[in-house]
Amino acid sequence: MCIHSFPPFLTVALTGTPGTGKTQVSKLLEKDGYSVLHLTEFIAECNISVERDVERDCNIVDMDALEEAVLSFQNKIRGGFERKIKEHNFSDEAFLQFTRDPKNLPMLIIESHMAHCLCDLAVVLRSHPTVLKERLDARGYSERKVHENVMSEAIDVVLCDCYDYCRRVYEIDNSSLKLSETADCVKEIVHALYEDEFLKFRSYLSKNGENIPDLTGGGTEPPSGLTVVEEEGVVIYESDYDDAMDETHPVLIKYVPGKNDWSNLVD
Ligand SMILES: Nc1ncnc2c1ncn2[C@@H]1O[C@H](COP(=O)(O)OP(=O)(O)O)[C@@H](O)[C@H]1O
Repeated sequence: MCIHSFPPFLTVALTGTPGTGKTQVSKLLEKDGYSVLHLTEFIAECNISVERDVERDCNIVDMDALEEAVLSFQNKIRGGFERKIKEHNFSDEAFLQFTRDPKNLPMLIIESHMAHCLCDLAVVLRSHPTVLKERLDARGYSERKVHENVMSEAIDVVLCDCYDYCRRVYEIDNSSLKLSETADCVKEIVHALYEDEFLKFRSYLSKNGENIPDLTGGGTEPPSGLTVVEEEGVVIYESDYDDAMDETHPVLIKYVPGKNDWSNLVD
């Protein structure tokens, strides 16, 4: 169990069927200073147990061990941000301005086709099945593996999983975008998402009275009813805050380049 501090620290999944561009896009984000966790490398570094499914040509990971390791990594990154924020004496406006620099955005982006099992916010990369087939063929995957992934993209398997696991899901179809354009879409989303979560949380705190944290103290304890529990590595907003989030937010938001009006997400 952990107390959620204010300002919020967000963990966001960058997910999608293999071949939709998670690795390449996340490398561009990392180059710009965003905090990114590449789950495949992380699993190897942490020696998390992996069984090989030879028939389906894929790995089966010990999810309990993975969740524990991710949680501890996430807390380390979160601590770094909290220390950085405490060094300043921010107004809300100045703080949001500060977070527009990717290095200062209190967020960990987890890149993997199963990252959405570890997060409650997700950005899903999508590619048209024919585009995806070309990319996977070029990787030299077996016919069976290409078919399984292309079918799973066609019937929205990852998107449906996100819908089950996450409270907000953003979908980007990159079939006709360049890699850098896909990265730009993700950047636009994560900043809008952070500002919205910050303002939403702030407005909820203000409505609910006593003990309103300010930004100067860093991890000030939130008022009662605002604890956030982490169950099996998944961060869950408890009780009425969770309800308040659900009431006003659509769960699934399709990204349309240049067309989304993020301001209507905020009360
Ligand atoms: N708009 C795009 N967005 C993401 N990837 C793209 C795009 N256009 C082409 N690609 C290519 O698709 C491939 C995706 O591979 P990768 O990033 O490894 O996918 P994943 O990590 O999802 O398996 C890369 O070769 C990348 O250059």
